Amino acid sequence: MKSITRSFGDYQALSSMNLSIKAGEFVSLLGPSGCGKSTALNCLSGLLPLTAGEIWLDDRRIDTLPPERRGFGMVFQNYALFPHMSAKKNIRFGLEMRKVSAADQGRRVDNALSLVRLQQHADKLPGQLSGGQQQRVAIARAIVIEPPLVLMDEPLSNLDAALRIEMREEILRIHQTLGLTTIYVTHDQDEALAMSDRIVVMKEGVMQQQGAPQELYNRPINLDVALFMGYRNLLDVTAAAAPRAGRLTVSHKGVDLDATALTDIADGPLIAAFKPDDVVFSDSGLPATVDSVIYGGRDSTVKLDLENGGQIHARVSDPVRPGDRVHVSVSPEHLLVYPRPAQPIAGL
Ligand SMILES: Nc1ncnc2c1ncn2[C@@H]1O[C@H](COP(=O)(O)OP(=O)(O)OP(=O)(O)O)[C@@H](O)[C@H]1O
Repeated sequence: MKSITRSFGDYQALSSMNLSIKAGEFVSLLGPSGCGKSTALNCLSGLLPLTAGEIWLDDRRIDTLPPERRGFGMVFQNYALFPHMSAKKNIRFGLEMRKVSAADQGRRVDNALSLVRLQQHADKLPGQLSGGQQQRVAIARAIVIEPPLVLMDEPLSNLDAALRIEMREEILRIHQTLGLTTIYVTHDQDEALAMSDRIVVMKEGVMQQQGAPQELYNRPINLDVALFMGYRNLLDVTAAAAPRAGRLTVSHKGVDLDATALTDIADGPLIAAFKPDDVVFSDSGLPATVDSVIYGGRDSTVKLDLENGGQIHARVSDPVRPGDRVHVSVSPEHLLVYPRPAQPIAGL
């Protein structure tokens, strides 16, 4: 994707996106509702023409081709199956359109049905299948054409929580078995972290950061990406001088905290962000009182009132109860400092 842009009237839903994807990669586009993920996917598939930019597949420019000539497999949130055709016929349809020989059609449909484990249900209509089974038909239909690229737009969001987790594994298994190249749109950070070789985080039509899941999770480049990655604890802090990238000491209401800036930061108000997972109870650190405890089996999510103002969340295995007084600390590499945005932020 070379500087691809898509506008609706004056509104830029996708701004100058540059991205290269290698064969065999599983790449997620991640971001909140309205950030332009589906727009990017629809531009790739050819359902939406570009306002500017180019799309290339290997050495062939494809943004000028209609969707059927790009030949990508698509899987949508609502399955988009033909309701009057059996599972088998839905899967076969793309092969008939491509004039694949009858013998090959039979073999490829049978392979696809067995890959999504639906052989027993081949003759059922979509209405006779569960949501998860319908999505398997949609996946089989997308892969049976042996596409150079599979595009998936929130394929699991209509399924219940347990089935979503199961289908994540199924999709990855199929991706790996067939050596597919997959672009996967989701607003679910856990899903993106669990499935992807690479995650692209978007906001308001602009790509914010791309990288391996560990990179985005541990080193979010700006506060928007950090918030999206679950850095829900925010503290107003100050620094003696404009922070340079690296370790630094910041002050929160008179208490010094060792922290990390991932980039150089200009002078001005700052925020320190950290994940509930990174909070530890210790002998020193910020004094706090336990407000509430939500038991979660291996660990608990604890809401804490900081003694000098503000509330934070911790995920800990320590046995604490509401009213307990504790000290909390966060190791410097997990306490990340960013410029404070001008607009108000929830949680501060
Ligand atoms: N046909 C259209 N006409 C006008 N605006 C549109 C159109 N399609 C999308 N938009 C706008 O473009 C922006 C990006 O939409 P898009 O569907 O790509 O978001 P998204 O990140 O996929 O969101 P969601 O997760 O809710 O599907 C939104 O503000 C949306 O209102």
